[in-house]
Amino acid sequence: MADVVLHVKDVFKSFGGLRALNNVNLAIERGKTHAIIGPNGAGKSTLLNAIIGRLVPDSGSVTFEGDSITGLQPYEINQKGVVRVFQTPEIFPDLSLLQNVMIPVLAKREGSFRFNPFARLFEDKAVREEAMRMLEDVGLQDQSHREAANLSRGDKRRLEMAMGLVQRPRLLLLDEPTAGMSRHDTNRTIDLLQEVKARGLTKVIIEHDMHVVFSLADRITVLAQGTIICEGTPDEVRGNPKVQEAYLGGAHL
Ligand SMILES: Nc1ncnc2c1ncn2[C@@H]1O[C@H](COP(=O)(O)OP(=O)(O)OP(=O)(O)O)[C@@H](O)[C@H]1O
Repeated sequence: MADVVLHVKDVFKSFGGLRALNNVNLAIERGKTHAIIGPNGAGKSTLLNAIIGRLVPDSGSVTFEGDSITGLQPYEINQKGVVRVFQTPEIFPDLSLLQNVMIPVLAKREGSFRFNPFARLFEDKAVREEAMRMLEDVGLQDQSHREAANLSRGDKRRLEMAMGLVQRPRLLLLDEPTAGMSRHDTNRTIDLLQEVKARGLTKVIIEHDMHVVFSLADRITVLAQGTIICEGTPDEVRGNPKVQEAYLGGAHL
């Protein structure tokens, strides 16, 4: 049987009269990159928010590594190793790249903030080294002392990725990683995500750019109006007429 890391089971969520998730079932397999796609308003963000605890389903359950996480607070789910990156710019623009990556390293070390956090914050040698190694991993080591505000969009994504990866996620949720990017930056981000994929990390990706989806996904789930209309390999999804109809009004994926 497949090794399932995250299970979404029979999830419903309505906003007033609008059913945003309608009996959604999802199984994310270990080590796989699983894309969730669908037209605007399909329910993708609602589903992601149900996974990370930003909203609670009306009914149904979410299970991570065999434990129910339904109804837990976002920070509790994050502590279990479910990490989301990219939804909003989550970097600290006035800090250097190195300091940005040091913050999640410190945050995951319980007790680090106990004494006068700001004096100690960026002086801890071990924390600096861990953050620096992560910057090397994403190719930003030469810019570690730059202010984060001055980065290109593509490099900001690399920095956010470093801040996510340094938390040692067991499940990484990528929320529109290439939104608003140039083709050049999109391609650099695909390269970065492919490098991460090679490490075997389990990932869920929400993305509108089909080039990105088909470059990275092992499996794809298609949502339309809150309902899953198809789930399969990229080839199965690409060839499914229901998907072409619902997702792009008959255009070819
Ligand atoms: N907090 C909310 N209150 C009311 N309606 C909401 C709320 N959040 C989402 N919706 C509605 O639920 C439906 C699903 O929205 P959702 O944002 O999950 O879709 P999406 O697939 O992520 O869309 P997009 O690709 O445009 O981001 C939409 O009709 C949206 O207007």
